[in-house]
Amino acid sequence: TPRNHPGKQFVKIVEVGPRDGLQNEKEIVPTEVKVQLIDRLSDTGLSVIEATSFVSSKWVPQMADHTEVLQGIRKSPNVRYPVLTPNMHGFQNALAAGATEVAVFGSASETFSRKNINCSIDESMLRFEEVLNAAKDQQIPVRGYVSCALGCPHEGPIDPSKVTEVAKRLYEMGCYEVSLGDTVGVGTPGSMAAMLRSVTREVPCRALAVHCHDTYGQALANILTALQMGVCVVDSAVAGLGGCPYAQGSSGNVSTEDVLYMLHGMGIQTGVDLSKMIAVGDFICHSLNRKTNSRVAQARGSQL
Ligand SMILES: CC(C)(COP(=O)([O-])OP(=O)([O-])OC[C@H]1O[C@@H](n2cnc3c(N)ncnc32)[C@H](O)[C@@H]1OP(=O)([O-])[O-])[C@@H](O)C(=O)NCCC(=O)NCCSC(=O)C[C@@](C)(O)CC(=O)[O-]
Repeated sequence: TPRNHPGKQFVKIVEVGPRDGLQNEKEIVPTEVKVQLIDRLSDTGLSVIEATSFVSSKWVPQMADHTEVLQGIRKSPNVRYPVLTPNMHGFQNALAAGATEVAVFGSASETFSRKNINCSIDESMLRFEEVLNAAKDQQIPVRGYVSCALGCPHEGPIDPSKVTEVAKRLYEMGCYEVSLGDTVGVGTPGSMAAMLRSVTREVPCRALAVHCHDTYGQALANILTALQMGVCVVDSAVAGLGGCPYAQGSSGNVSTEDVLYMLHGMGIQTGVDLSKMIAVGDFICHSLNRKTNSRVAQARGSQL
């Protein structure tokens, strides 16, 4: 955060590629590839890498190897490795696997909440409260997500007041940071600004992150808008991997390479090495036999 870097503008990148990026891959990605991806990401200067999720393997088969992944990675002392936990069942499994940080994920859309975690928003808050209480006892930091912050694949536009209500509940429950997710990537700088104006009336800006998908090509513009409004934590995925299994049509997360290029070009520090990140993107794209979604990686590749 800026407090740790006096006099310099600093943005924290939360790398979500190994979780949000891979969870939607149709072919099961070998555990060894996931472990290598995280280990390589650990050498780029990142301070947070979301490693996996402790969800039901019936719902998200790609994350069934969560324990093996978390136990297989080389844990760098400079990196935190949060994992998703939708309920106490997931939290206990995560703890047993050695997790030291978790994230709960709620939604600003009632329909999406039911389709994603099989319960209403109110029910989800009760489950999260249990997780947060247990986490507090164990001194485990908890991050919170609000999905559908700029629109829902089922309900369309979402009122900023609903996003604010859910974000506030998560923050007051004890989430140290609340990540506002444009799950389907439909937002624009206009809707991002309107949503943030509302949320920041209730939750301090320093406790907010933005989590943009790039379906409509608006992600960088939306992130820039959030930065200009004081947000200093950005979620992104190497090579722009991703898409939510319960949000049809949603494309990948904004690519970490493109976010780094923009931030560094603005003189903002991230602590992350862009060239190393591009190399990690090459590794995972080669392993998955797919083209990168990062425009920066494409441009750099074409110069070779
Ligand atoms: C939440 C549940 C588990 C509820 O699923 P459910 O079926 O309602 O759960 P249940 O409590 O009724 O239990 C049914 C069975 O699941 C088991 N179970 C219960 N909990 C767990 C658990 N944690 N891990 C493993 N197993 C679990 C439980 O033990 C039981 O097993 P059985 O007795 O039938 O053998 C399910 O809906 C689920 O796993 N959903 C996951 C959805 C998901 O991972 N979505 C993607 C992540 S969210 C996202 O991508 C958005 C985000 C965060 O990136 C932000 C953005 O982009 O905007």
